[in-house]
Amino acid sequence: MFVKICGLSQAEHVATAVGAGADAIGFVMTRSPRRVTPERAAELAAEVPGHVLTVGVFRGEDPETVRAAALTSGVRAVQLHGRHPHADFTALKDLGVTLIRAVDAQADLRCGAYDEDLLLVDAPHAGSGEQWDWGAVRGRASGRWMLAGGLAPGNVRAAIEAAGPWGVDVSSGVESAPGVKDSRLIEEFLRSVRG
Ligand SMILES: O=C(O)c1ccccc1N[C@@H]1O[C@H](COP(=O)(O)O)[C@@H](O)[C@H]1O
Repeated sequence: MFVKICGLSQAEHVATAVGAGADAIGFVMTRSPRRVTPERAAELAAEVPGHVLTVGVFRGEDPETVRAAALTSGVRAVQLHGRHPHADFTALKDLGVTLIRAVDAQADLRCGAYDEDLLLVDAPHAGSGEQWDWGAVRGRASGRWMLAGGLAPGNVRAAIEAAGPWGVDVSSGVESAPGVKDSRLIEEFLRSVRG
């Protein structure tokens, strides 16, 4: 099971997530309590070993803004929230990074439908920690898709059983307060997923 830990802003938490076995680490570069600048994301990404995917998270920005932030930060993937048209993914193909289309359960849930490499199925309000009916997408989402939205150490096993995703993604559920990551919860989340 692929695991992404998102919304990191401190080197200590990056090291914890990598040490605990995360497959991907997200840096939010859009309006959020977890926002980091592309320059700060570059500093943090420099600490991440090559086998862990670094992801820049965006919501509603145009492709050129995403491109500039991705190049400055050096992330190896971009995650686009906010009903982007197919053309935005096409416009970013030449960046050579992993493209992640982030949607809610009402969208087209076939990974690759917009030429993206990974699909993320999230709550309607991304990054809110809001839980939703994870089981509603079982059998509808297909390909390499991650489940997100209100996941936490105590519910992630049940969410995986309900939805059957390829991977999981968490932000609020490994925080002690909005935007404040907690190393103990990051480790507990990875233990819960991996057993
Ligand atoms: O984390 C944010 O603040 C954020 C802001 C804008 C777009 C996406 C954001 N986060 C993404 O939301 C999901 C799940 O979050 P949560 O675990 O429910 O808090 C995750 O993919 C984050 O990358």
